[in-house]
Amino acid sequence: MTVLIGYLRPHRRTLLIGLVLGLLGSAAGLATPLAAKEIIDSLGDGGFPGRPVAVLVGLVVVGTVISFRQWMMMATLAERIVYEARVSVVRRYFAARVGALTGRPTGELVTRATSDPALLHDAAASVVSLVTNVLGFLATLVLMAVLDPVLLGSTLLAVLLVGAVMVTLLPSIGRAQEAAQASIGELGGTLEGSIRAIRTVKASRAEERQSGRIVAAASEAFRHGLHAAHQAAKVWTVSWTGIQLAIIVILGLGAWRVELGLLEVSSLIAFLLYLFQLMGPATEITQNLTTLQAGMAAAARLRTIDELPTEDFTGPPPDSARPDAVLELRRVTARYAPDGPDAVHEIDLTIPRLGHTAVVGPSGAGKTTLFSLVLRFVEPTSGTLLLDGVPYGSHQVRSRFAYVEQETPLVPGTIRDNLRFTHPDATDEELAAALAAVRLTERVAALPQGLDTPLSATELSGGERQRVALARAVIRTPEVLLLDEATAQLDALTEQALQECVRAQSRTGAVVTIAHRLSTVLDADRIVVLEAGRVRAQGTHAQLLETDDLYRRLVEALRIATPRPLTPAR
Ligand SMILES: Nc1ncnc2c1ncn2[C@@H]1O[C@H](COP(=O)(O)OP(=O)(O)OP(=O)(O)O)[C@@H](O)[C@H]1O
Repeated sequence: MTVLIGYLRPHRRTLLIGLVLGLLGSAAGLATPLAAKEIIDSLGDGGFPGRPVAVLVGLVVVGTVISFRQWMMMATLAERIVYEARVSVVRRYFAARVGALTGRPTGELVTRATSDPALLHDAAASVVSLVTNVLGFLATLVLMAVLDPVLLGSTLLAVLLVGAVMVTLLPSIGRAQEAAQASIGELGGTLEGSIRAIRTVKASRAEERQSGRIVAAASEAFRHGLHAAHQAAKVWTVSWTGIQLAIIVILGLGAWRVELGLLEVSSLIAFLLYLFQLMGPATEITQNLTTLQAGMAAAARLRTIDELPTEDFTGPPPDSARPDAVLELRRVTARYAPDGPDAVHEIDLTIPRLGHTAVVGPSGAGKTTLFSLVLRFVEPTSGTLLLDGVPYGSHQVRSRFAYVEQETPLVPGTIRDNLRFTHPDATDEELAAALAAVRLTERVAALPQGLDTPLSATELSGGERQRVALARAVIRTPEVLLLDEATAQLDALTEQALQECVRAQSRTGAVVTIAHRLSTVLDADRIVVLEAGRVRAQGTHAQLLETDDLYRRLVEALRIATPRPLTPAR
């Protein structure tokens, strides 16, 4: 509840106005049976009861206008709260540390931004509605007591019965709704992952298995949803029946009391009108409480997003001293889990301002972790990273790097959107130069919409997509180009285009590649060999071939993968 209140607090003024309007609307509603009683009482006097009828019509009109205003206000507020929750989730995602996001299924994160805020919608309106309804309910009871305390006694019995059922069933509705949403989150996670890997799923003939897993989550959601709906149906039925029974009892009891002369007919009618009015708040309170349960569960899940650790955006930018090394790592250690093993251990490494450094090492040696450290996706547990000789911690320095990921390096949108992703103000000339650098000019020109071709619409090959990603990275020569090479085989043209582009970059800036191809190591000015999170050796290809066993074995493996001579290319 406190979490939900957190979302409502900024709107307390609107909520208060909504509450006041709600109470005024209820007051108008409450006065109508009394006006009706007055009309009935004046029936014997002869003539048309003009004044009481006018009062009654006035009350109806005022009540309607107030209720309409209140409805509009609350509906707007509910939409606004959903919008704000979505905005806050989305902003939080992009401010969060990479590890905090990659540790959770993407589909689940998407559910947090799409369906959970929608549940806050009704909960927000329910809070006001609940207060007005409870107050309206109590006020109706008071007025009924004024009319006839005996009849009220039997009404209260029905109210107590309904109350007891609600107290028993409502918590389990909340739990079931929470479980249903959790299953929907799981469904989203598995579905997203499976669609992403749809080729593998089909090639492995795992369609049935995967859809089975997703359907299992869907049926869990169904089961919990059904449970919640059934419980809600019970609550509603009991509330309705309770009130219906009360009406019958009161009608009988009331008629008897009228007979005995203890009650006026007009009071009995007014009392019955109140009883009918009581049904409104009673059922609405039931509805409000069930909606609130769902809203509170959603708010609690949304709160977990607020707890995602964010990146530290503070810290001084590096000053303009320009030592020979653009990047330096001093005894840098990092691990992914606080009590886990070191992913890299006391790495000492210097990246010169110009030239091409290739990083090689067996799987799990820490190559990706090294890039993640440099880009501050991962924070070191000890040691220092220096840019231009100055320790850096701010993400602002990312503007000085360009990074080409190994997998999914393109973002949704057109080719132009992708090329301009890092520099939205890049000119058409710059785009053309970058495309030329990766030898994509003709390919893109041949597309019907050219640069404006949506990437989803084109079947660019894996190699071409890699080249678009590289073109994006070299739009404005970055100081440090970090390139995680694709492990997949590339066609000769792509390989040559990439190689030439990297070579050109290394003449004006630093290029660091995680090398998966023989041509890359042959082309590099220096090579760093990582093993089990440590720098094992550094040197040129020729030096390392002479001195390092592991390097010889790695190169041999690369040579088998890409048959090329073992001589440097330049
Ligand atoms: N997100 C993560 N959570 C926990 N441990 C991780 C994570 N990413 C990497 N590791 C661990 O850190 C170590 C270094 O991994 P890293 O991915 O940096 O190696 P790599 O050299 O890039 O391997 P590969 O060539 O297979 O991509 C490995 O032991 C790996 O299991």
